[in-house]
Amino acid sequence: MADGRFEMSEKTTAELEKLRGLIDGVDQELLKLLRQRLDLVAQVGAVKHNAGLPIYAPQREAAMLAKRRVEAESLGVSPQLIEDVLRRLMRESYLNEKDVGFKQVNPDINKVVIIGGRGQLGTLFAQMLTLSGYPVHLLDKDDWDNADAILAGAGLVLVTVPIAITCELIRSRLQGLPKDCILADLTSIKSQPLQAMLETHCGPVVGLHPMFGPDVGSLAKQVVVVCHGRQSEAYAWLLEQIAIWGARLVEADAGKHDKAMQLVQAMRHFSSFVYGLNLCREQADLDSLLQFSSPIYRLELAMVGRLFAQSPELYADIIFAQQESLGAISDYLNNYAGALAMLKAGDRDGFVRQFREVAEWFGDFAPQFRSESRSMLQSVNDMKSH
Ligand SMILES: C=C(O[C@@H]1C=C(C(=O)O)C=C[C@H]1O)C(=O)O
Repeated sequence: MADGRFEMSEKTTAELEKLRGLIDGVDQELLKLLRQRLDLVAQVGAVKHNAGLPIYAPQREAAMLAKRRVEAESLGVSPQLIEDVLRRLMRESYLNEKDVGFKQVNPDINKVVIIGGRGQLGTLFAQMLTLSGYPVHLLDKDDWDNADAILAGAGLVLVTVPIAITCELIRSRLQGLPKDCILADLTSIKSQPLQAMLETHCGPVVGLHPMFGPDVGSLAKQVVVVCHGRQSEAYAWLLEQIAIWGARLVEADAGKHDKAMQLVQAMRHFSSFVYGLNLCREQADLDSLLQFSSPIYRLELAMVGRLFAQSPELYADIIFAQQESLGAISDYLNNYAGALAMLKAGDRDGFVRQFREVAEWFGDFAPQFRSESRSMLQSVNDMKSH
């Protein structure tokens, strides 16, 4: 009998079959235990839901992981193994949480209107708010004839339309909102939309930037940036609601946030775009690149490739959002050109010197990123089927 390309004796085959039978038995036991664990977590979920608590309990997780790691060591199991397994299981708990819904922090809100509610992020927020018991109404491109009726009596208006039209839409369409209505936006830049909201509406105003795409299965551990506008006590419930969904709120000054986005979004996405453009122009054979890929290259290709599975308009909006991003992108080009000149000049020592300089600047982050990426790379490798 052959196992793949290897020939085996009958004795080996028999021994393997016996052991594999035992392993199958253990895996089936594991499966039953997983079922049991999922059921218990679902019960915890129900208790928390009734008590209005978020399912995601970081302290309990940290304490549990620490204990299991110690127990693993004493059993001769690698602590990282049990941590990986438990983290994966906990992710499953967050996903299942949607089935029970979430506590409604403010039951007095009679109407939430999501402008751009049929877009991807709008759909996600509509879903989360609906799961939390809020009456959600959508106001999309084709609904403006009914806008007055839809907006009447709204307690929260959430703007999530393309960046390029956000400010103009706020200024031209949202003048007559009820005084106590909260006006919030989800745009990925914050200064201008916040200013437009403050100028147009005299009630509570807050700028939000969810730092994730619409394809996240759950908001647990995701980050939402909060830029305060006006009357923060009036929208405190909304922030609490988002925290109950599991997200971490990070308060930021709008200008500082926008500056960070020039690097985090505009420059980053633009260089991914150019990376893809270059592969395309070079007519790279992606199949064989993948065949030859190391895990980090595969991860990088995934990061770049996933861009092109999404909407060009969305990325154009993000990249073109701020005039100032041109500075960050031009600096990148200059640094690239400088490094290329060094390469052309054969200045190996110069390269090593600069490498050290950058490493020093990264400081403790460099080893932190190395160990974070190690487990990501291992998962990437696990995903391969051959
Ligand atoms: C099950 C709980 O809820 C969540 C899920 C956990 C898990 O799957 O072990 C642990 C902590 C919480 O994030 C709990 O609080 O015990």
